Amino acid sequence: MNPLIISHLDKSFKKKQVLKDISFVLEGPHIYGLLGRNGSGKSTLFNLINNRLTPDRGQVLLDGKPVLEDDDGLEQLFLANHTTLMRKDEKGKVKKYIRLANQFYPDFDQELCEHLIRVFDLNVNTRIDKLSTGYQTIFNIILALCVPASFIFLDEPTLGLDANHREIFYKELLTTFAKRPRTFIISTHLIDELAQIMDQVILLDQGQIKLADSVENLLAHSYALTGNQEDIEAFMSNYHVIGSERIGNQFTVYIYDTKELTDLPDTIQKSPIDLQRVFIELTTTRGGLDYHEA
Ligand SMILES: Nc1ncnc2c1ncn2[C@@H]1O[C@H](COP(=O)(O)OP(=O)(O)OP(=O)(O)O)[C@@H](O)[C@H]1O
Repeated sequence: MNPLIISHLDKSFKKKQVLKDISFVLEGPHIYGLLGRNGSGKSTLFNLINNRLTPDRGQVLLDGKPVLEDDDGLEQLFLANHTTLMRKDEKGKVKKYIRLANQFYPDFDQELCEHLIRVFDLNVNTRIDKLSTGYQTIFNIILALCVPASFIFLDEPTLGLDANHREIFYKELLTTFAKRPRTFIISTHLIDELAQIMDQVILLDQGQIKLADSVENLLAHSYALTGNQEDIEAFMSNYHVIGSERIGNQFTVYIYDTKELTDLPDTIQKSPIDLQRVFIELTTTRGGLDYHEA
């Protein structure tokens, strides 16, 4: 599978710059999590990559060619989101749109589609504009898992889904990923849940890529140091601190650094942190110690 190269994308709406010089590479097969706070530009980025919006600068390349100028390239990309699939003037039944997807994509996975309709208990005789929010999401998910694209973008695929349906989604995603490896790029705010599924993470912060790494690397290089404030402050200046916290007289700093931690004094305890904590610390501006380069 050739990588999809996102190169120097800029996007402004009127005078407001929403995405600034976005570059990264999507390799396959992987499950990427695109994480970012509200308004950080995730949906805009998905829309630019999938030709639903035009960038002010930059391009998206597959096999060395800009995908927007290449129909074969564009067919390798699929975006499921909440605004584009559900147009207000669409009034047919769910089964009509599934039939259309089947006609449009000769390699549409009809067997998987029928299985997903069953496990999600989607009534295909419901008019598409009458689906509940959760079932609109389910319909989007079903199409996304069944199309034969190589890069599948899911913009908040858990929106409106109850806990049972989210569990079904994660399970079915992993099953189809194992059977037919391809690349999924999933934006979500449910970091703890997606942490069990994704193997790569891209962090978007205020319109810029703050980090792109494997989940394994990110967690291996992130940890908390807890103890006496003076000892910690004397020790941590060599490391990349992403946040700090005081509870009573316990002082904690959060570190994200590829350098090995050496000569840790006995008065300081090191403990692992989870992806959600890394995300919060990397995307919070509280001033003070919060973010300094070693
Ligand atoms: N069509 C548009 N016209 C003007 N501004 C827009 C448009 N689309 C997005 N924006 C602005 O761009 C910024 C990024 O929005 P975007 O929806 O991409 O963020 P997001 O990370 O997906 O947010 P959320 O997590 O809240 O869904 C926001 O400030 C939003 O108001």
